Amino acid sequence: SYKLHYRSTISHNALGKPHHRGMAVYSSELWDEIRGKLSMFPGGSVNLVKQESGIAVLTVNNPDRMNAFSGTMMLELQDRVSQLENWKEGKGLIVHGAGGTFCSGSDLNAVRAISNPQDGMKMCMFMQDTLTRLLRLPLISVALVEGRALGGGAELTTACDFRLMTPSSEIQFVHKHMGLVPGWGGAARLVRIVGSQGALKLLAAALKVDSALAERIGLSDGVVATGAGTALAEAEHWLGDFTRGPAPVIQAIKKVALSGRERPLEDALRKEKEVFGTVWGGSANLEALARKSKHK
Ligand SMILES: CC[C@H](C(=O)O)C(=O)SCCNC(=O)CCNC(=O)[C@H](O)C(C)(C)COP(=O)(O)OP(=O)(O)OC[C@H]1O[C@@H](n2cnc3c(N)ncnc32)[C@H](O)[C@@H]1OP(=O)(O)O
Repeated sequence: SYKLHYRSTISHNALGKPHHRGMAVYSSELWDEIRGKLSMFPGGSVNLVKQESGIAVLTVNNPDRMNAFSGTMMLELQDRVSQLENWKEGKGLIVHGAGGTFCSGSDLNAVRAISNPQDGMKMCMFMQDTLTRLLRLPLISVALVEGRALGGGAELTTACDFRLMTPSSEIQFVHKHMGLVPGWGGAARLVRIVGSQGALKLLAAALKVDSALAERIGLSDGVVATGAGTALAEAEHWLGDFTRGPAPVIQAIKKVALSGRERPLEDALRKEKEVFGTVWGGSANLEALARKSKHK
């Protein structure tokens, strides 16, 4: 059955606890069938520009449908994440939507066509896997929310390390109104961002979260000005404070923060030691020692 297949794809350690296979959650052997299904629902695109600054811009581009995710966009997102996993010079990532709005979740036309439980489960696992890999990239990521982030779009914002909003933008987990709960990993990540009480309130009331409320509860990390190109430029400037420095050091910082967020303490300490070993005595470290740096 589908459920048995699902269980057999998660590997377990000697204590029977699940552990991660690389950066993915599920085995990629699962994807052939769902990729075929998703390819039947075309429209829009997911564009990636890797800049020399080490900051990449990922654009969810389907403005005629408020940047809803068609089937082919889900496939493209997975491909873009794979490209970013292999970007050695990368340090930061901005995820935003085309045409002044963020993303209105799944394309409801595709959703209607795959509303049976089997397809729904497969789409859920596919997007959980892709968004988990997005969050686990060794890049410091920020979702720039202009306009609306609804349903799966709200979930996408939680797959970034940070969120920036404009004064009029809104994030809303509308799933309850759709008779659903988040299925792209958004509930699990939201709890880690705003706590379980906060997440319960946002999900159970399907609250429209404006930029002021989002900042108060820790969902947003700042507000940028609206305007064609302005918000993106401000987001790049904001992210630049965190990505200044050599790529190996920035990537190492993301890796230790990520393992602290995701792993039990002893496991995270071991990971920190491993990552520490990659920068200790490295060129940035030796140059800093030679400079006799003072941190006044
Ligand atoms: C796990 C994730 C979850 C799932 O997959 O189960 C989901 O994400 S479910 C999807 C949740 N999202 C929605 O339900 C969005 C519904 N749409 C709206 O609420 C509004 O369209 C809104 C607020 C996004 C924008 O409203 P506004 O008045 O500014 O514009 P329009 O309504 O005229 O929208 C323009 C145009 O876009 C189409 N549209 C918007 N969102 C979607 C969508 N998610 N899927 C397909 N199409 C979408 C809308 O129908 C309009 O097209 P038109 O041909 O003019 O009717």
